[in-house]
Order: sequence, then C-alpha cells, then structure tokens
Amino acid sequence: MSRAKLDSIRAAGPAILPSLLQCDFGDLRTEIEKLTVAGTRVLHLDVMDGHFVPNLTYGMPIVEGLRRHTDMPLDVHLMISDPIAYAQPMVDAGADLLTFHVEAVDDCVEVAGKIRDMGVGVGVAINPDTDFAKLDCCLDSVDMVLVMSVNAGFGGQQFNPVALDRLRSLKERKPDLLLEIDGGIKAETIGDARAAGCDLFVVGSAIFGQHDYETAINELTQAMHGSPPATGDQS
Ligand SMILES: O=C(CO)[C@H](O)[C@H](O)COP(=O)(O)O
Repeated sequence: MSRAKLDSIRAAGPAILPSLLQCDFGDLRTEIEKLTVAGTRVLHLDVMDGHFVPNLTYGMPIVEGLRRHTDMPLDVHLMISDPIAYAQPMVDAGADLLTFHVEAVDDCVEVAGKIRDMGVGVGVAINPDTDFAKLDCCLDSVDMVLVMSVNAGFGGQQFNPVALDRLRSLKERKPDLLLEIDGGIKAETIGDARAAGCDLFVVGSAIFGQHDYETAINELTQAMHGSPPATGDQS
C-alpha cells in the first residue's frame, strides 16, 4: 500500500494538501467529504506532542478514523520529540508518508532507515531557523524534504521566504527528491514556492478560513501555476 501511494503522489504532479489542524474536528467526516469534492488528492495530518512544539493535537485514533473514511494518501507530519516511538503505530493506523523533524533526532539517517523499513514513504522536515546543513547527511535516505516556511506548531503564521532559497537549493542538488512546503501558503506565496521547485503545498488557513473549499483550492491551484489571485483576499 504505502510506498505505492508515494509513487502515485509523485506521478500525479504538484498538489495542494489541506492541513488538518484548523478543520472542524467535531465533524471530520463532513470535512473529508468537502475536501474530496474540492479535488483534494492527499491529506496532511499535523501530529503535535506539546513537547517538541508548544501545541498538542491528535494521534493514532484520528489517523485510523480518517483511514476508514478515505483512500487518499495520508501524509503525517510528526512534530514530536520521539518519532521512532510512534512511527510503527502511525503506520498501523494507516499513514502512508511519515515525516520527522531533523531537530528532534540525533541520527536522521538511522531514523529514516527505520521508517522506510516499515514500508512507508519517509520525509524529513526542517524549521526556518535550523542550520540548513543539518539536512545534508540524510538527503540520500529520504523520499521527501518538508521545508517549513514557519516554525512548526501553529497555523496562521507569516510565510518566511528563507524557505524559497532552501527549495531552490534542494531542487538543484537532488532533483528527484519530493519537496513540500508548509506554513503561510496562500495565493500570494504559492506561485513563488512552485517556481522554486516545490511539489507539495500544505495549506491550512487559506482553505479552512474560507467558506467554500473548492473555490479556495481552485484559486490556489491557479496561483500555483502563475495566475494572479482573483480577489486578492486569501488571508
Ligand atoms: O504544520 C503546521 C504548523 O506547524 C500547519 O500545517 C501549518 O500551520 C498550516 O497552516 P497555515 O497554512 O495557516 O500556515
């Protein structure tokens, strides 16, 4: 299942991934239905432990519940201090792609190898203030790099353009690596991220802050391909 889903993500080209951080957790089934109708192909799940980041979200029961309601690939962003402790339970719950933070581990090659051995795709994430060179040793061990354009932890933060230089550098050095960006992605920023080589765009506020998800995703898709936003109000 899971590595095949990774291949399908890669083959389908650039995608907008709604981030399940600011959705209506009281009606998740409806949220997933609305996102599916709006053309979502991959879901991004924000797992936070209240320790690695000062925010607490959800764990395996939500991943497992979502898995029962959708065949979409589940891209799980582990903002947690001990990713290996929860990696296998997340895979068992239905995750297809697991991303850990380079700041959270001592040996990212070892962690990436262990996750890959679980049969899923593996990504490594880096916060804007972290030394970019920290990624160097593990670029051959991962399927994806998640370049954070805000500090992990909360939605609705301002886009940090350091992410664009990082995307360009990664694209040049490792053209086959999947590149994902997360934080402050909206109509005004998504085009630059695409031009910098990004494949996967995690979006929270610019979808869940809007009444109509389909319109929001269509506008983001147009902006990703270089068309100016229709209304200018995506904030
Ligand atoms: O991982 C995250 C924060 O750590 C979220 O995915 C991110 O906040 C998306 O929200 P927004 O688009 O509002 O910035």
